[in-house]
Amino acid sequence: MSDLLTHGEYKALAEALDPPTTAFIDGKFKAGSGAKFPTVNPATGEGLAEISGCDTSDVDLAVAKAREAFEQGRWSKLHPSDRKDVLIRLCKLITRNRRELAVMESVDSGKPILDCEAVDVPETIHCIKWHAEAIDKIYDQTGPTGDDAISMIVREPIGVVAAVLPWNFPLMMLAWKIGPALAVGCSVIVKPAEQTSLTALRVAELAYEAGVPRGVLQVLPGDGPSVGEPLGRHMDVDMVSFTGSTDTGRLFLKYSAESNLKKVVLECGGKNPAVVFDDAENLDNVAEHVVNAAFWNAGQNCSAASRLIVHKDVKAGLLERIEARMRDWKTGDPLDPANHIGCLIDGDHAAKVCGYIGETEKNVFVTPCVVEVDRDDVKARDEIFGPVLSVITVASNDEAVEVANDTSYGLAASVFTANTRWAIRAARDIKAGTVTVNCYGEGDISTPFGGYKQSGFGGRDNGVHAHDQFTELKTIWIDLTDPKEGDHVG
Ligand SMILES: NC(=O)C1=CN([C@@H]2O[C@H](COP(=O)(O)OP(=O)(O)OC[C@H]3O[C@@H](n4cnc5c(N)ncnc54)[C@H](O)[C@@H]3O)[C@@H](O)[C@H]2O)C=CC1
Ligand code: BAL
Repeated sequence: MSDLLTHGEYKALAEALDPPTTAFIDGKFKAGSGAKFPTVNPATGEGLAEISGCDTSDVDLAVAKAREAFEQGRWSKLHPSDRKDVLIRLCKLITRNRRELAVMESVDSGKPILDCEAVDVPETIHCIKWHAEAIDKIYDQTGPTGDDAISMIVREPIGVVAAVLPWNFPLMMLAWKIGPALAVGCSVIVKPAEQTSLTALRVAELAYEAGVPRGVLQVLPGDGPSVGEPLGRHMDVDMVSFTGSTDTGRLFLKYSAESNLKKVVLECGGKNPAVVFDDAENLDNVAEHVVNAAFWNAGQNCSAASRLIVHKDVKAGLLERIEARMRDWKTGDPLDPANHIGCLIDGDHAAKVCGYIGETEKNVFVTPCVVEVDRDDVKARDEIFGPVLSVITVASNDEAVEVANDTSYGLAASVFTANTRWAIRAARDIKAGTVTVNCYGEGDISTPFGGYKQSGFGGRDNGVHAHDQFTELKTIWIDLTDPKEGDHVG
């Protein structure tokens, strides 16, 4: 982005922030009934605000308001183009307040302001706008009946949705959930991660200002047991859309099984391979993609390429180029636009990451590193969720694909090769929701995102496929025979 401010200017904006600190329920800010908790700038350790946490009674209230809004059809029964207009207005409001949101996101999460300005806020807007623009252009279907009947296969909004979010992309994951859920007409209750509540609260306020009716988008700050679990177990929540760890994802399946069999969609962890065959061309390009994929957001990314599986014949040349590129990635104060890597989310997470790399000084600022490991090493198996690239050397391209699949995860992967046939075969053979060839990425907002195996369950984020997540399919079958004649109409 061309209009970045200076470090000093960003610090001044951060000082001037006045973030929301209470739940957003039924169109207004309201103190929660749970314990207060601090939200901290992880880069400085300074408190940003005391958040008024929610508990089961707030969950009950928000669910009742969400249900009331849904059944009254304030939003769910609007013409799709009217919902579109409101969501486009929300995008305009986010754009108008983009700098405030970028700074708020940076200080709450430790993400570099460079990314917040260039990626997180613009992608949030793009995502909500994409779903808003799509929703009045999608047709339902009719079935292949005989002349005596017509069957209509229609999508209906699923109802009351709980969106449970992680801390690594607070705004973007908010958009990935509320963009499609609101576009199709659901009422949404957001539970942000307890480390990063601020931008979700601010966006809920802007959504209300844009015209999203009260009760349709509500935000309940609090921790997992106080807010996530009561939402997961609530008898009147129709679905949970979750992004976070596989272990917590499992809990939502349990909550559902033990309550109302609510639909559960899980987008969980990954141990994503970047596979480099012996014929990979342009190792500079490969190195650029691998560094970006492994270290963006300090590796706190479910689709981070945390395993480099490289053929022995190209390893030395590639590692040399990777090390060279890493020198361009400066780690430091997230509010300094010169830095590409900020800090990890908190001291506990930093201690976990440092434990893997034998770092004794447990600082939230962890310098990216490359470690050579065997395929069975814990660093080749665990989702470290930090700036650690584990390199596994293989003797053949077939072995590379076999190692790529040797994981309980299956979110994303990439293959680097000059041979199109090998590339397509590998893309087919690797069990992952997204496989990229000669590049690394998640696709974009128009393509489905989610995982095989223990990386995901129940649906996909992004693209029109996300609309499947937040809708039920209904068949309406109409008999066309004339009841008097017992004959066909017409
Ligand atoms: N796939 C992804 O994008 C993410 C993966 N992770 C992975 O998870 C590890 C742990 O990070 P956490 O923040 O602890 O992730 P988490 O999965 O525990 O947290 C995600 C969300 O679930 C909620 N939650 C936590 N415990 C809950 C419970 N018992 N019932 C209901 N809701 C609950 C949290 O409050 C948060 O909103 C990370 O080190 C990383 O490996 C973390 C965040 C995002
Ligand atoms: N990379 C987007 C999903 C996530 O990391 O949570």
